Amino acid sequence: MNSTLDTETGTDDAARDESEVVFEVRDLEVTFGTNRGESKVVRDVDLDIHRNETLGIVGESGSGKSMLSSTLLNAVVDPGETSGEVTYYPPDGGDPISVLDLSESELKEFRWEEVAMVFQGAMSSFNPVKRVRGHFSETLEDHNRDVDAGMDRARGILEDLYLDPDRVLNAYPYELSGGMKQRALIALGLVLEPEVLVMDEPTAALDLLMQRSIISLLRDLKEEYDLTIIFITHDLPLLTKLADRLAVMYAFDIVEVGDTEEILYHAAHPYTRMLLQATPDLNVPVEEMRSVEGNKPDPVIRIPGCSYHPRCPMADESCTQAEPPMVMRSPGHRTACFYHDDVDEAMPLRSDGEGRR
Ligand SMILES: Nc1ncnc2c1ncn2[C@@H]1O[C@H](COP(=O)(O)OP(=O)(O)OP(=O)(O)O)[C@@H](O)[C@H]1O
Repeated sequence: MNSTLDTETGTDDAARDESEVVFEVRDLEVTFGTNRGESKVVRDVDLDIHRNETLGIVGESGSGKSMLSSTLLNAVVDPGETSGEVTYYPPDGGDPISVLDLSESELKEFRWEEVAMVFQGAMSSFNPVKRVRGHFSETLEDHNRDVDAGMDRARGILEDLYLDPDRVLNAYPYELSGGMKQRALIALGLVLEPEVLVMDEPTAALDLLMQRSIISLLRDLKEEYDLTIIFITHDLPLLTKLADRLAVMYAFDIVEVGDTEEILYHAAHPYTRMLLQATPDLNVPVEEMRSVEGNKPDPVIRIPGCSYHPRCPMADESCTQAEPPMVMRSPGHRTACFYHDDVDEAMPLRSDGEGRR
């Protein structure tokens, strides 16, 4: 744990003690061997995730968000290789856990009881021939929990999610609408009372109204169950309604991190500004967003210097030669751009803030 400002990694959690950090990620990399060469899909990521926050991880498709989030559960798919450190700090001062060193049996416990994950496409996460009740009871049994007490808790969570517990528990997955299934899956994720909920595009398949309603339910759930939520999406407008902090990913690394308001009004990385400009009104549906121009990065090709320079309107010679380090813009706000001091002039954000938040 850093006790002073860490200029090497650029983390800024000097003011926080261990009780306020849930995950500490250092020098994290995920690599796949491919027939084109080594594919680095997470590159040298450093990140602290704070207890009881909602952290939004945003970036275009293929930027490494899912890979990063799966390292938090040591769940990168084979044959991916994960290196670096992912340290989990249990509540109440329990011993830190080095997630990448857990055995299979330790991981099984860790994944449901400490950290639960809700993936996109709830449809494929349920066994179609098993009633919803069976999914809950099996999860409780697998983890040696009292099934009656657990089912009572499940009913309470389903009610908190505005679902009729008996109807949902007795249903087969195909009998529920997409929004109901997604909420049932969130309830299943919470039934073992985890500390952290990792949600990877959990609302992607839902209509706008249902997305918004799930976001508002998540805000309530977070308070009621003292959760830390990590929410992954390429839908920046949606994220601004939910996240306390944002981490912006570009080319398999985090290029900017800070409080949501700070990022919305004072984004310091040109890529974040491009994302915000591609979203002129954060109240419009994501389908109406313009996409960021230029080719997406290829994880097999290491671009020299700043990986954003081929698409960056501010890039000059120096950006092609050295990789910009993460630097502190203001307390809690870090960015990796040589020209973060010039970004206001070069790429002004709309000053009225209209449409934001
Ligand atoms: N099983 C795999 N083997 C090798 N490379 C993979 C595998 N799965 C994903 N990748 C690559 O890893 C990179 C990061 O993918 P990842 O799914 O983490 O991106 P993402 O930002 O979550 O995208 P999306 O928003 O589309 O889910 C991409 O280049 C992708 O092609």
